Amino acid sequence: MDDDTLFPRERVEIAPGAVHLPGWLGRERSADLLAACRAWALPPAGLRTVLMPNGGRMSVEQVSLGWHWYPYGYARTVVDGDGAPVKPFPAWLGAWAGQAVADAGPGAEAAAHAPAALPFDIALVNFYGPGARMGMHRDSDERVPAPVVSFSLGDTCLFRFGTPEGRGRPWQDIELRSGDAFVFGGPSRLAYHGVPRTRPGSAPAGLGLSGRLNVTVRVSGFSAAEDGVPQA
Ligand SMILES: O=C(O)CCC(=O)C(=O)O
Ligand SMILES: [Fe+2]
Repeated sequence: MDDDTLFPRERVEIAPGAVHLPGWLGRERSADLLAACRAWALPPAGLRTVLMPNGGRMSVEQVSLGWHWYPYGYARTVVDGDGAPVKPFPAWLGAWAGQAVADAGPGAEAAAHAPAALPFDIALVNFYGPGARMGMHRDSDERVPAPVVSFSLGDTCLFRFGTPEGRGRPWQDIELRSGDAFVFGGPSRLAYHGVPRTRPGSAPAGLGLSGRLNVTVRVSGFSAAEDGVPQA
């Protein structure tokens, strides 16, 4: 069901600085983002699965934009894949993320975050096929506490949002549906979160995506002159 336009669900702050913006993308931006994801997925520096230091492989497939994320750091090239230069981060995606942060309200902007004007410059595109999931983790490889903005397309997922203190309870489970934005900043910037499951087949019929895409937009805090800096 596509309830984005007829019955908009309400903006909900599920934790201080963590705001769910249902249907934020709308139809047009959803279609545009999906088309962009299809182009980003192509090699070189295309969709790949990530080998974790413990020998396991992530069940999601990933593409980075701006800086290439690998466990655990950022590089200019796909150091754990085909070695190609990372694809550029498009300015329009940063503009969307900035708008979503503004719509999320003041709680999502880190009060102590300076310099506040650093632009969004990196994104992680995650593709969830049937059975893919993402364990509880923190987005802690960035250098500044600017908010993270996530956009969802396709299948609905269960999104688990905990606290910065640990990967266990308490947490809140919410549904992220196609077109939703989720912003976490301020006191929730380093909260543990994960995707225990998706609901295969739940994508809106009109979108033309089988599976789930999530695009997570962030501020790296790196300068353009840097190259391949593993983060502490
Ligand atoms: O797929 C999602 O909604 C979350 C993705 C995520 O947490 C990440 O890429 O760090
Ligand atoms: Fe994350």
